[in-house]
Amino acid sequence: MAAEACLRARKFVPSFAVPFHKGQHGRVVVIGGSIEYSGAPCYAAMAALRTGADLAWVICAPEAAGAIKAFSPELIVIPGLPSAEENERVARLPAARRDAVARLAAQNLLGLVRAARPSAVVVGPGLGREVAVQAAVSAAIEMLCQGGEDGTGPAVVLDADALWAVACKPSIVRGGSRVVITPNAAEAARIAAAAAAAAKPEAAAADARAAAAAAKPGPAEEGGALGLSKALGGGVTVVLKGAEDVVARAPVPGSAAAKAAGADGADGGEAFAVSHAGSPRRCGGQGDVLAGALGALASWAGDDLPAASAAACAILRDAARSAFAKHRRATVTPDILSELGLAFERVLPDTLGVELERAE
Ligand SMILES: NC(=O)C1=CN([C@@H]2O[C@H](COP(=O)(O)OP(=O)(O)OC[C@H]3O[C@@H](n4cnc5c(N)ncnc54)[C@H](O)[C@@H]3O)[C@@H](O)[C@H]2O)[C@@H](O)CC1
Ligand SMILES: Nc1ncnc2c1ncn2[C@@H]1O[C@H](COP(=O)(O)OP(=O)(O)OP(=O)(O)O)[C@@H](O)[C@H]1O
Repeated sequence: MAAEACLRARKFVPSFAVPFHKGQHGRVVVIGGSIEYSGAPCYAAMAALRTGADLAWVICAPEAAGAIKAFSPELIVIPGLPSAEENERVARLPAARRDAVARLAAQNLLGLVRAARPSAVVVGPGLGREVAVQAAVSAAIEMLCQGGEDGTGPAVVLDADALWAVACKPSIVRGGSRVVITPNAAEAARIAAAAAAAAKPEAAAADARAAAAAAKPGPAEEGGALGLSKALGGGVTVVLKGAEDVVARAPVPGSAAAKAAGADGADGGEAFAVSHAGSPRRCGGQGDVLAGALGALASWAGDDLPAASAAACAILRDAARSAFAKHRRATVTPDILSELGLAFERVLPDTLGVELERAE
């Protein structure tokens, strides 16, 4: 099934045979980066570029902007998230006032996102869990997942600390048909527990947060990636990362896909494992590379986000394996970024569209 999904992905990868202008092969915005974590958004944005997107933005905390700009001149850096000072101020506000401030910050953030005219938005790498940042990003995710006024908004990839926002309020992704979440085992357990708590009659917002905080990786995500997509209301593509990555999308109840599946007596949806050989080394940042590569592929995929996810997982794993073969225990994430181009061609061959002269 993963192989079949990669075949689907080969069909939507844009070719270099046809003339195009800067931006047409993808404009990816990464929302993340804080004083603690400046590497994660760089890895995600560089992965989007190395996968073939033309332009990449990082919208980050003001304190992280200098470090992110210094990482690479390729990145367009906008210090558009709440500052440390703003986080301290908002943390002291009463809850109702905090919500109003969050809505304003989310509108501001979405203004910056829209100005980039993105094909995909990757939210979460290095974002952190400060109260003002989480409140603003949670509200922004909710608006992005609705797909914009005409329903033709960018693809949305939620990773790392954006998944904390989903665990605090699972309903923010409800109805999002062009949304992918990329949890590791711990993040999947939190979201599964929160979604189950939120589904109980008369559940309060705090119940989901408490269930998420208490969740441990293990039995909580036993329903697997398909169960998680279903628990989130269907439509959302889930990439459950691990020794093998599981990609799944449950149909939205009442949709044509759900009715067609129901007629066969099946629950419907799609679920498959990507077990392409990866690296035995688990250096931090591989999840960020996956999220960024997925941002580029999702830009081209239309509705077929399971195919984009399968291709992104296989490419990341292939690149990590190549980097490990060269650098062994010294492998770090920038080594994996350098391998993405050739890994792409091994996973999705014959997608360049132009003949290259062979180097002797
Ligand atoms: N250089 C950087 O700036 C980096 C920043 N990062 C950022 O760090 C922040 C926190 O990310 P974390 O991933 O630590 O999130 P969490 O704080 O939620 O930690 C996840 C935990 O789950 C554990 N885990 C993962 N897979 C597991 C499995 N199969 N079974 C059991 N436990 C498992 C991990 O060891 C980790 O301790 C994010 O903003 C992230 O983007 C990381 O991406 C790493 C690199
Ligand atoms: N045991 C493993 N063997 C091979 N590849 C793995 C293994 N675990 C994870 N991976 C690969 O690494 C990618 C990142 O998964 P990981 O669980 O490290 O995410 P993460 O914790 O979010 O990463 P990070 O915080 O470092 O960005 C996965 O998509 C998967 O392809």
